[in-house]
Amino acid sequence: MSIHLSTPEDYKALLDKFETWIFDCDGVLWRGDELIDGVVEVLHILRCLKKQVVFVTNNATKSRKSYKTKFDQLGIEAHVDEIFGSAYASAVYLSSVIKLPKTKKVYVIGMGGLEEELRDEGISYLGGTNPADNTLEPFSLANFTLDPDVAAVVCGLDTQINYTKLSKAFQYLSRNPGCHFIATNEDSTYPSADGLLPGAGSISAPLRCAAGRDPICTGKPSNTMLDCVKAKINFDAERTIMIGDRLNTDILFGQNGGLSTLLVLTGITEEADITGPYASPIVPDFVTQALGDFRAVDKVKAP
Ligand SMILES: C[C@H](OP(=O)(O)O)C(=O)O
Ligand SMILES: [Mg+2]
Repeated sequence: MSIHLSTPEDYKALLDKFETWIFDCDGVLWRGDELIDGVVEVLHILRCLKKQVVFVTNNATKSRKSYKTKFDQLGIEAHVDEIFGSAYASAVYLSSVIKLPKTKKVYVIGMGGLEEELRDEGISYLGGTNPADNTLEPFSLANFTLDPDVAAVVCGLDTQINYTKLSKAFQYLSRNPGCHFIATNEDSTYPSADGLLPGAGSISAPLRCAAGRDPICTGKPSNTMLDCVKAKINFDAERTIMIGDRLNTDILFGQNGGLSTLLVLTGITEEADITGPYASPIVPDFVTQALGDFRAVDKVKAP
């Protein structure tokens, strides 16, 4: 059963209990490019209390460096080595887990941030933002030549998705059974400033269907993402809390990693998803409406 935070003392108790605060981004800190109320103040409180702060996002459209720019533009203090995105997790998975040979390439369905993380890990790629792939011209298999060096297909959120990219990725997956199939994340939707839009999971779905197989997911809730964090940051799981807006990624990610979990209702999950007859089996430890609620600690009466 979740504990619904409500009094200033409730919020103060969590601040006292946890040393490391891992934040999801979309739906917790912002929706699209719109900052959520109270986020800057609460993160400032955590910084003043010398808490360890980490950001973990499934959004693969941006690299860690370009996320740093977004944090700066929104006035949120963040350092590149505190930011972990699923684009970074996918690049590390290819380089350090699969140990993709440098002679091999990746076919990318995704955007600039994913390409940047692959480049930073020394991984060659095709597709992605290449103009030849970003076309609405009919795809002709007769004019397509398979690149024999492509050993993996990586699929992330791609707002320029088209039939050519799906067809090329399908060729690599279907004509080479050994070709790795990696999804940066499987979020079915993501919360833009004006409402829900299809997420990365809805971009890889046609490939799953056509290729008849499921990808390895490197983003939340997979442990690959937490392994990337652990490789860079030391923290005590007992004193760490994961704050997210989606049950089947953020909260499950925290539970898989042995962390405490706090659900906020400013993104994907609604009250009806956690109470009543159709409540999800994924039950967060704590629930609050918004991260900004932690401003209530200012009202805690001195002992
Ligand atoms: C929703 C997700 O981002 P996150 O909530 O993990 O920051 C995504 O953009 O697919
Ligand atoms: Mg989110």
